[in-house]
Amino acid sequence: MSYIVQTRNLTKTYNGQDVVSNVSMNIKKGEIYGFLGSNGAGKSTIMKMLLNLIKPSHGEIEMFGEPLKEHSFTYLKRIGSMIEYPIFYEKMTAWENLELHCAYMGYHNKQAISDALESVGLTHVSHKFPQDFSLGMRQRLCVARAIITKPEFVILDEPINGLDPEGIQSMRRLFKKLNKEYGITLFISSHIIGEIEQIADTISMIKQGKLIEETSMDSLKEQNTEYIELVTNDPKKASVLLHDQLNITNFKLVEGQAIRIFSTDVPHASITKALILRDIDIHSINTKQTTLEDYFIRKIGLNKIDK
Ligand SMILES: Nc1ncnc2c1ncn2[C@@H]1O[C@H](COP(=O)(O)OP(=O)(O)OP(=O)(O)O)[C@@H](O)[C@H]1O
Repeated sequence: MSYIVQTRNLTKTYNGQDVVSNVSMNIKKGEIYGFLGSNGAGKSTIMKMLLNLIKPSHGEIEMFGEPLKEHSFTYLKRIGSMIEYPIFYEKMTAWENLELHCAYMGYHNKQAISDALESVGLTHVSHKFPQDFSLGMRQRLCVARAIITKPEFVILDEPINGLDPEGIQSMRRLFKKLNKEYGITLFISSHIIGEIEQIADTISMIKQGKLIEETSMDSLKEQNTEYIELVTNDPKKASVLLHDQLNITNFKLVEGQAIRIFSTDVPHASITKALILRDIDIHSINTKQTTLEDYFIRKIGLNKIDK
């Protein structure tokens, strides 16, 4: 397995407090890695450490298989990034900002400027100044700058902030295209579950500076099971009956109230009939599904927004 990024026990301490604490993460070459966490969880701090903008307090970082040192900078040519607020030369046009970026990067390709502007939907305003752009337009220009040189690795911190629903859709399409057609590895942070869920191959979650999960999207999806939820006046008696009379074994009692039965092929009618015959009152019986959103909310208390 080839990795673009590996960190080991990465820690950043400010004023005696760990804002990033012992984070060990692994970003594989060729994947879209989604990085979920609430505001202030430590996402930007980690991204800045990967870009050598700030120094870790402890721990190690490997970028492209090489240990990152205080004076490592050449690897930055292989990366496009957008961290926190988009900053531009406000008195230069959008086109000129991108042209200047290409010059810095030693990338001389005028066609790439038109292509990048087109891919983020800013061709019609290429002659305008960023100071006259909305937040969403600035975000788009910033993404254009991050991808213009078709780097091997792109780091995007909350890239859909300020975008309208249409902008969000087209950004998602762009990320998938960059990944599939150009083989670019993407590291995208967000506090919006839906944004990550739809595009990530691997997902990790950070809470108060600690990485609490790093797993493939496929294995997460497998955990989203259907179940029958049964609420009665006597859950204990109902449990015994399910087990002894209906031979159902894969169920559990949730919060002492509801019973979750993890075999949805049992007809509701046979459950209700058996319970009624034993004088158990049924308050409700429904087939439900756990979603990724439920899972994340349970894990880190994320907001339910923008599916
Ligand atoms: N230079 C600094 N000095 C002191 N504390 C800092 C500094 N930079 C960040 N922090 C603190 O570190 C914590 C993590 O901040 P960070 O910006 O990494 O979070 P985040 O997950 O990116 O949040 P957001 O989604 O709001 O951008 C926050 O509590 C923040 O106040």
